Amino acid sequence: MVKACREFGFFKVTNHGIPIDIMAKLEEEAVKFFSLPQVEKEKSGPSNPFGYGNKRIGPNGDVGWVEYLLFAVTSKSFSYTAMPFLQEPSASSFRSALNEYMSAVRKLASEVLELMAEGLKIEPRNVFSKLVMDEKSDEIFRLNHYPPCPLFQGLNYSLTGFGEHTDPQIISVLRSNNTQGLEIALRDGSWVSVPSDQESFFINIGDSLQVMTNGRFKSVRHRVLANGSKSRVSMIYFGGPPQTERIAPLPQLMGEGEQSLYREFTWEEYKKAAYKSRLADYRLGQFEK
Ligand SMILES: C=C1C[C@]23C[C@@]1(O)CC[C@H]2[C@@]12CC[C@H](O)[C@@](C)(C(=O)O1)[C@H]2[C@@H]3C(=O)O
Ligand SMILES: O=C(O)CCC(=O)C(=O)O
Ligand SMILES: [Fe+2]
Repeated sequence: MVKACREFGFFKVTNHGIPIDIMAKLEEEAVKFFSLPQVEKEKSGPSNPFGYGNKRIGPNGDVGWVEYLLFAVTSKSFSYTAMPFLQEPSASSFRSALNEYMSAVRKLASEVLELMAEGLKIEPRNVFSKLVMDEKSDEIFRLNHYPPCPLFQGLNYSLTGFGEHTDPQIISVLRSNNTQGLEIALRDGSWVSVPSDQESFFINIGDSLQVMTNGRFKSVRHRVLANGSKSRVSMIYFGGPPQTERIAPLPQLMGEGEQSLYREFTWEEYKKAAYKSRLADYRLGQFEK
């Protein structure tokens, strides 16, 4: 795992013990929502940043062939302020699918982060996981839908669904249906397509974990291509630390005389800077020494 985090910032988790039923239930609810008439979906939009978004990603002009629901999670509970339909009694099955999935995936993120600490031979074992498990941790959840692009129907073409970027948080846990499209960039800048696997989870190292490991772990650049034939549905958990948390290399990891590659900042500062940036920007650049 440590080797994958150093080399790619990305790996797949199998045999995780999370019943496929939990993923399937949430996928079913997501598909039901994205199949609603456009006017219905738009009652939960435009996303700012939370709620229903269509083609526009973030506040700075990025676009992609994607529609999505972006959820705020405060004190470990979903906030449905931006999504009136989810406050209705009729949405109870959607809400329980979200809660069940979120609890399972948060636990998985925490276990994976503990294995990373163990692999790096640092103590305490929960040095990373305690940040996402903290009552005040800053978590986000996202359901993405990449519909087949009608212009490309029957053709072997693809278009940008979600443009290249790194995730700003500590860790992201991604699960998709059986439609490919996710690509990751290798260290030499080449793009590799990730075969879809609806029973597994994919882990992305985020910018904050790159900083906490003083660049040992790499936050992975990734993107999604949409196509003309199959729709892709993905669900992503983004585990961030509490707003006030200082993001800096862990002293117990630093070698003798090793200097931090980054100047000091809090998660709140980094998030603010991220939301001022374009998707593809190298956001850590302005925090490098
Ligand atoms: C263009 C943007 C969308 C984004 C906020 C940002 O200004 C830059 C980071 C983007 C990203 C990527 C990972 C997650 O999908 C996300 C929710 C996040 O925290 O950072 C998105 C943001 C978004 O879609 O609002
Ligand atoms: O939808 C996907 O498969 C990945 C999307 C993504 O990278 C993101 O939402 O940050
Ligand atoms: Fe991402």
